[in-house]
Amino acid sequence: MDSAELEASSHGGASREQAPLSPRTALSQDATKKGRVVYVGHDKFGTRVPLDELRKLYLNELPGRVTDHERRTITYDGSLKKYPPVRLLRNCDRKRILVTGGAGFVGSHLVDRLMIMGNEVVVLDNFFTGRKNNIEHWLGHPNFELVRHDVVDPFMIEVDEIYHLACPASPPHYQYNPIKTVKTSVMGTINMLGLAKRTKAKFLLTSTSEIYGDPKEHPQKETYWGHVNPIGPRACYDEGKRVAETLTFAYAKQEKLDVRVARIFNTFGPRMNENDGRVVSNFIIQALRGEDLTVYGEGDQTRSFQYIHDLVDGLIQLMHSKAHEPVNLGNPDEYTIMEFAEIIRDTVNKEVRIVNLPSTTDDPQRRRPDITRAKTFLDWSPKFSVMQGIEETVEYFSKLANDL
Ligand SMILES: O=C(O)[C@H]1O[C@H](OP(=O)(O)OP(=O)(O)OC[C@H]2O[C@@H](n3ccc(=O)[nH]c3=O)[C@H](O)[C@@H]2O)[C@H](O)[C@@H](O)[C@@H]1O
Repeated sequence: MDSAELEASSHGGASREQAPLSPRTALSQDATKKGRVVYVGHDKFGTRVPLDELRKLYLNELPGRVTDHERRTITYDGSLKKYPPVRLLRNCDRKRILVTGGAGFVGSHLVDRLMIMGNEVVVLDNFFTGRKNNIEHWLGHPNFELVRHDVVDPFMIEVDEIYHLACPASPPHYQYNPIKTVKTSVMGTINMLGLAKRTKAKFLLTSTSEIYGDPKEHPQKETYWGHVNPIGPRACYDEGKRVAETLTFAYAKQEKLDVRVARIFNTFGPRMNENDGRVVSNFIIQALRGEDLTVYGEGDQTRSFQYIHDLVDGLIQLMHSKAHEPVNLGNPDEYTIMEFAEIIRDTVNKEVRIVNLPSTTDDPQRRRPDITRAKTFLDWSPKFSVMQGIEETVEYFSKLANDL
């Protein structure tokens, strides 16, 4: 890790997956606030940017926007825009990049970074779970275009790179309309691969750790084939993404497409939808509201949580890499859900109770990425400690608290 990326520290952020510490011990070290990340990105890819620059994009009120919480109105005074600075690139160096699902949680952070790098960015989103708010700071920028479009229908454009993210990702959202979820994964991916074929664009699919199902191998390596119930409530997403991977590699083989596949493990951060339903946002919002934290089942199932800026670094580095096989992107820091609930309670609101609700069907019992491949081929590993990520996310949701 580049020492300049961290404040003076005796231990390095999240690089402790091999350390024989219990999560509790490790967290109390995180809580000392040493080793905090102050820069993200990488000089090699032109993505290096001070964390504070990114924070302005989601923590500050936009100029020219006045929210009256009493009357529940929002007024735009017409002077919304002083755009964040973007890198000046020569025309021949500037890429035109398509981001499907670019108004969503992950997509919007990726868009921020691609814009700051100086690229032209086109966002496709049908706004099922994405929101214009997430990218409104770029609306009207000469390098930016937003198109309301559902990837289930074909789309024509000339682009150099495609980051294909579009798909609801939270279990309540993807289970809301399972047929549509399968269509989005399968037809959406066929359409975007077809576009990549016509334009000879590089193509990156965001797949998921859910393709490993309820894994029998732990931690999960990319070579593991998974353990998925093909007819369970999660199948629309798990199997949809498995077919999306199959399609991606079929196009690579048959049509010689230049493809990348990221298998993303549980990721959290600002701009998660407040009714997203996933565990990090649920617990933080419940704690801020003084409500019980809802643990599904006994809470002994585990997850490994990654902060959003680490994921975005990983996606951009993957696109620039020669890794033509799937690559896990996640933080190997593993917690039981009960431990995680206690962390959020202790950090946000010690008054709230933790309650157990019935467990959900086919909930994976253990999940932790093996990130050897990402380290080897991308020179990537997560820099953010879970605690720093939680603090930033709490700050974000606290600012939204009046609207929640
Ligand atoms: O990130 C991943 O690898 C994938 O996993 C997630 O699914 P899941 O891990 O089940 O994410 P959550 O809904 O956040 O649940 C995590 C754990 O917390 C539990 N949970 C969730 C919410 C809650 O209020 N309480 C609670 O105990 C769930 O039962 C589960 O065991 C999402 O489906 C995907 O976004 C993603 O592709």
